[in-house]
Amino acid sequence: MTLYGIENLPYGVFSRPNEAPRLGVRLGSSVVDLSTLGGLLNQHSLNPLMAAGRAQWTAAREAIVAFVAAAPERIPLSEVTLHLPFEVADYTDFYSSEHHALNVSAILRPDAPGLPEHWRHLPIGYHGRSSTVVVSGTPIRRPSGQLGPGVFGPSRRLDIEAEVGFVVGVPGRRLGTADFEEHVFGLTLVNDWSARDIQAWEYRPLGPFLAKSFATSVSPWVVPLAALTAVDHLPQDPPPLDYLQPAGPAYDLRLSVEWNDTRVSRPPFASMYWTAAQQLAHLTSNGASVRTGDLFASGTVSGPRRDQVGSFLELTLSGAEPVKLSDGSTRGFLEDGDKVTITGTTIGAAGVEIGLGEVIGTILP
Ligand SMILES: O=C(O)/C=C/C(=O)CC(=O)CC(=O)O
Ligand SMILES: [Ca+2]
Ligand SMILES: [Mg+2]
Repeated sequence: MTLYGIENLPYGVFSRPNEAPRLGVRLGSSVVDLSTLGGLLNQHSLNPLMAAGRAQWTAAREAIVAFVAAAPERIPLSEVTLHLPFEVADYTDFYSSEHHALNVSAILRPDAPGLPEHWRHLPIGYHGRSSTVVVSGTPIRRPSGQLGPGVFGPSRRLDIEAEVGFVVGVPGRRLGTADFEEHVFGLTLVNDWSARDIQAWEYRPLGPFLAKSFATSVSPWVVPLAALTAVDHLPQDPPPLDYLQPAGPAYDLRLSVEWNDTRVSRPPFASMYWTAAQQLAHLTSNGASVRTGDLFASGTVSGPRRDQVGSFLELTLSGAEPVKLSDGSTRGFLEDGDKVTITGTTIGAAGVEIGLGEVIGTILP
């Protein structure tokens, strides 16, 4: 059974040789061209549709389902180039996995492990660099930077972070958690590449800067919220302030991380502490605006078990316990030529398993 049947239909932007990019939906291992549907679907990016709001999203999806049911031409994915599906406006990255926060703290701050005092009071985040968000398949050049006092050179501790990104459609400010489904169009898988040696030296007290700004990869597919099923969120203690309540939908997304051809982890999104609705409410709570194309990522998705973590820092305990790949080689951090593939599935709104796309990157020296 396909993960990309008519129940799913994630949106992407594709082109054939010598043709302009256009909108499509994924069907199996093909893409269906939406341009003949006209209007908001005859575009070179998702932004106009995303800006149009939920009534238009629903109408577009109904039109697409009817179109796909009539057996339109299917263009094999092998014949197209996939592009960034939307123009990325601002990019924010949260830190909402308690397991990740505890693991990273123990590794980077063994003198002061544990959650920061404010962690359960607000969804911690930082603003990233939208101009270096790239589509899956774009090679990732190993970053250089300061690695310590007097040392500048290529990162030796290049890592991944498996995350889920939420894409804003309708602009707004001071949004409540209940506004989430009116403003957020859908989700996409994210790899927040991270240079741990640059990070460890630079990050105090302002947080990640050049350690993560060189590249962030996203899946070419945006899964509309309409394709997903909401589940209950985890209990939150202490009770969040009013502006972070009700928590809003959680999603039981099951991620998978492959290092070259070896699956090394299955991060469970249901284990995230803060919901995307709370992240959006917090992000706009001071009067800051969000606009069409804003991307806010969940933070690294790590579950309680070692085979559920979303970074190699955690998987290998910062290289101290290398992981063995299927070709017999071992790894602590990424080597040149390594390829990382993040995929995901969930039980969708129609009650069947659907795919969440994939985000792939290969490391160049
Ligand atoms: O705990 C730290 O100092 C740093 C943590 C991260 O690097 C994580 C970050 O980018 C946010 C996240 O993905 O959860
Ligand atoms: Ca991150
Ligand atoms: Mg990044």
